[in-house]
Amino acid sequence: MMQLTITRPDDWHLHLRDGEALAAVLPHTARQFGRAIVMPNLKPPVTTVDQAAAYRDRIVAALPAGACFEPLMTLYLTDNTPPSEVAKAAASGFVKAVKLYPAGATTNSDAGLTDIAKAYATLAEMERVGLPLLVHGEVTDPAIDLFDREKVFIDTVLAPLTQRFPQLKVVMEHITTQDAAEFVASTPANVAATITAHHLLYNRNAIFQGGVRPHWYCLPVLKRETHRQALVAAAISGNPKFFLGTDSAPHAKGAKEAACGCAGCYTAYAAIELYAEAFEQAGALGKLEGFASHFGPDWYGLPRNTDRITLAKENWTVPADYPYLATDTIVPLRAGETLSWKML
Ligand SMILES: NC(=O)N[C@@H](CC(=O)O)C(=O)O
Ligand SMILES: [Zn+2]
Ligand SMILES: [Zn+2]
Repeated sequence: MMQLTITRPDDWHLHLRDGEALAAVLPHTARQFGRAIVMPNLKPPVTTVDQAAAYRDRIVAALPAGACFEPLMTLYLTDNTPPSEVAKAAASGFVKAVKLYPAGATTNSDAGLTDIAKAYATLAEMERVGLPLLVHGEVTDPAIDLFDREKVFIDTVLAPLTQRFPQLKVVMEHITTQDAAEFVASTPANVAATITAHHLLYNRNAIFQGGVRPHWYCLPVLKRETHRQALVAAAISGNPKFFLGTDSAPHAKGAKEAACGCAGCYTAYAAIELYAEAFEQAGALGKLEGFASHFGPDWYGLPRNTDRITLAKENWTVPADYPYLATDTIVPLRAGETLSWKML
């Protein structure tokens, strides 16, 4: 049987939620990854170092016995995040970044930034202390076509931001377009990007295959095939500015299969397998380890993991759902379909 052994990967963009949802999804991530950057878009959001410490404690308490997994925490940037909180975050040792959600751009982003200028003093402090800014890169103007919102964000917000704060460490999260891949590639080393497995595997046709497929709906929404190909090219390029971030975003089955379904794909149950499939399809399995296990920690200035994981080329059928809440299950991306890689 064909096998692939790589340094244990990390997930540089993950939603773990809280309470019973956290307990349900955390074992999936903790089995595969050594660390994960945990998104702060809880209700209410994680805006202070004290809240991040408490959330971190709840995550650690929810870990399965014997798990060796380190949650890397983030703060949710609001119009009122003071520069003093940045200094506190940098000193904490466990807060690794600050997350910018444009207000209203995605799930639980109501408390997000209404105007980038409101954060200038805070961003200046982040640039000074070297605390990275993670960005959900979409404008929210309803007049802008949904499929153009990432490009318009780059042109109107991100490019000017990197000019104003040239030393600021920035990760453009879950990039979905050729424009984003080209922009990130054109910037200095302090600007990087994460790419999800689903944006490497699918284009927007997947959302409409034979009918509306809510489990393929996420934000930023899947784009056309040319963009998917550009993302694959970036992921397999060996350029260390591009690294793994699943954006696994759990929502209960009833919240997805609804008249107004939530955005987010649940991929944590087989994250590394989905990436392996994408890299294999591109004829670039040999590039998976750098993307999944080396470039992320290198960029964050953290040590690489020292243990390894092994994947086997082996077909298995994804369950129709997994336990999630007492009242509802969660439907994984690819439910009922066959995956061809399996982590041992
Ligand atoms: N990606 C998504 O579609 N949803 C994420 C939020 C986000 O990462 O934008 C979520 O929290 O559900
Ligand atoms: Zn996002
Ligand atoms: Zn996300």
